[in-house]
Amino acid sequence: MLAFIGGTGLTRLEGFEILNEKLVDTPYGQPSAAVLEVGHSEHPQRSAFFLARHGHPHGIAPHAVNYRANIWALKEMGATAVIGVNAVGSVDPSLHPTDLVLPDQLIDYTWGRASTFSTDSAVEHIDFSWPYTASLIEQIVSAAKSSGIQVRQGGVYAATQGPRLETAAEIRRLANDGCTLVGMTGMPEAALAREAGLEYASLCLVVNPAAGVKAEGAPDREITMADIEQAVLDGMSNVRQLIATLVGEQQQR
Ligand SMILES: CSC[C@H]1O[C@H](OP(=O)(O)O)[C@H](O)[C@@H]1O
Ligand code: HPA
Repeated sequence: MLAFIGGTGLTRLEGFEILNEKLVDTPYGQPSAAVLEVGHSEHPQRSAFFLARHGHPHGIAPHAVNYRANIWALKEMGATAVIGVNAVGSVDPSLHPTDLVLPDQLIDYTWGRASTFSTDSAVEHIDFSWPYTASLIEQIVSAAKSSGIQVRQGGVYAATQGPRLETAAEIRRLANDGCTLVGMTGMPEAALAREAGLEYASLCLVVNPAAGVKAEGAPDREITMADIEQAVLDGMSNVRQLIATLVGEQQQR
């Protein structure tokens, strides 16, 4: 069954009915919130799992998220594939707030996070050449087509430590590294999903041009939470619609 991890601006799936709710205890402690099983009136035979990455209400900073507990809890509930929803800044200046992007690569700049299920006595070196599951990306692309929603396929997600936003020089470095998107939660979530044997993809909603990135001729502006909140408000309805379609297009239970 599909699972969605909601991020900034997606702590609940409005329009969905909560069919079941479970606070899962894991060997790594408590996940960010209860795992919800949700259904949509348009697709009564289908359901999916939903977990709010930053808690409900939003209260857990990106560096403090218990990523291991979140992935463990979804796996234990029976999820086989996870779509992480991520608000991101655009490093690529051709991207704009409210654009949806499906990255196919990532670079991890985070540090000090509990980032593996491996232990000293049981180490697993997973292949992570392609961190996102191609077939799951195709499923999202197909759902976007049938919903009439535009998504850009491909991109490199830079996972930074946060919670502060980056300096303009840091973003220039990310651009030189080949990154096109920047966020603070994409890792270790993606790697843990791979270790747990779960398919994983990231659905990114651009909510701001990253520090120092601006459209040609536009004035240099600070990044404000008001602008980000507006982009979340404007863009999240497409994300919800896409999720409803994905739930409907899943294999029958
Ligand atoms: C200024 S918003 C930053 C916040 O939003 C993103 O979270 P998520 O990926 O969970 O949507 C970003 O990573 C930061 O945590
Ligand atoms: O500009 C950003 N940087 C890092 N994370 C983010 N999440 C949303 N916007 C940003």
